[in-house]
Amino acid sequence: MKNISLLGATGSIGIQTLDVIAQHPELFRLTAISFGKNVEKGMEIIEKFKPRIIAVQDKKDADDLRLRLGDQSLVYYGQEGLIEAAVAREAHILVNAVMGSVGLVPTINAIQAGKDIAIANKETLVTAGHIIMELAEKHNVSLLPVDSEHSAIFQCLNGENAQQVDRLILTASGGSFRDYTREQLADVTVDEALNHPNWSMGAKITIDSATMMNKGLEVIEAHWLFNMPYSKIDVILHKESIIHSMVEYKDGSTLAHLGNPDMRVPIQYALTYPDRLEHTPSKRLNLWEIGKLHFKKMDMERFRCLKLAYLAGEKGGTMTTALNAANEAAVGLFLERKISFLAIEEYIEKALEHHEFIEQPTLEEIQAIDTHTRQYVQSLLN
Ligand SMILES: NC(=O)C1=CN([C@@H]2O[C@H](COP(=O)(O)OP(=O)(O)OC[C@H]3O[C@@H](n4cnc5c(N)ncnc54)[C@H](OP(=O)(O)O)[C@@H]3O)[C@@H](O)[C@H]2O)C=CC1
Ligand SMILES: CC(=O)[C@@H](O)[C@H](O)COP(=O)(O)O
Ligand SMILES: [Mn+2]
Repeated sequence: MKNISLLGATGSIGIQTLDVIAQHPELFRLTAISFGKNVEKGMEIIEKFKPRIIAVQDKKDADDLRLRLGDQSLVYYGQEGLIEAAVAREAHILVNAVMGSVGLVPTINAIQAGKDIAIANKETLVTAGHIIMELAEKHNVSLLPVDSEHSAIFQCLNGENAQQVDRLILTASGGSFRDYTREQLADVTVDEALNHPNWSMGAKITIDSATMMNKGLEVIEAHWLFNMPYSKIDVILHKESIIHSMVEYKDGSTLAHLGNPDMRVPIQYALTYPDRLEHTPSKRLNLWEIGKLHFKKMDMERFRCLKLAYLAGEKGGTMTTALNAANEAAVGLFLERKISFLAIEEYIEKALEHHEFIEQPTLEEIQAIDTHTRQYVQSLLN
């Protein structure tokens, strides 16, 4: 039996993780969950899975839940709550599916408590990859990728030494505005941006996908997870999202991972690695049904957020912290309909110019820069 702590249980990855858990009750038990503000969905999960530990975002919701649940569960809130859920004593693995850099501190605590981490929460690696990778090595815990591209690369690498690899090739769908010119992007709406062609995901990552920042964050995530220099990480446009990513070896062989878009597959693999389990609900891939797969060279001027992410990644240090915080803040403003779609990249660019760089930041410095950058982006509104 594998005991699982799940951060972000009410979200897109969270719900799909619960589906995987529910399909294999003889193998998985949900021991702790966190969610933000969706108490109604949270209560459905609590009634079905009866986790011992529950963490919510706000104190008021925690007080209400304590009254409703009595002795059934321990209820916490805020960052302390996320940490309590992440380090639940009986948990073997933490699935981190929370959105944003709020996932950083609970991940650090879980690693220090010796928990393996199934990581969907890419912002944690983008904001503080050096801290996470060092700690994971020190505490001998596994970081198992959930993100579809990274799960694909992990499987194509199959334990091979990085020395054998010439290139990681991440595929990008192009997002909601794949075929738009930059001129056409000027007037796009939030609802249009939220309409991803291939994946049903949370709002923030769907916008990231439309700006191509998602791929930028994924390049940085790949740099940390697979210890690869940026010069060996490429992105190619592939509108069908059937090839999830590829690894090109030094002998010229390229290995690809294919499948219909279904996040339950990489989630399950992270939970069962190195074994594989039946996964019946997924539609199997029939290439003859699809007929053709398409590929296009990435255009860094059209998708400027990807260029910004490469530049930030190459610079390293707190540059990726600032990139991530500025992006979270700017996407938040776009979702609140306070800025235009193209202002997202404009605000990020300004925040990176304004940023005071630190090469080897401590956790405290990262947290300070995260807060300061968000404030700076807010101040651009006035
Ligand atoms: N969705 C996908 O297919 C994929 C997602 N990812 C990554 O996985 C992560 C989660 O994405 P996704 O599931 O789409 O996101 P969602 O927005 O669907 O879900 C986010 C979850 O985090 C909770 N949450 C958000 N903010 C806070 C906070 N401040 N404190 C506590 N809890 C919070 C939400 O709670 P509530 O809703 O209750 O407020 C929800 O449970 C992201 O890092 C994303 O990039 C990676 C690959 C694919
Ligand atoms: C499902 C998943 O892993 C997402 O990160 C997905 O990759 C988004 O697709 P694009 O960023 O390629 O549009
Ligand atoms: Mn992805």
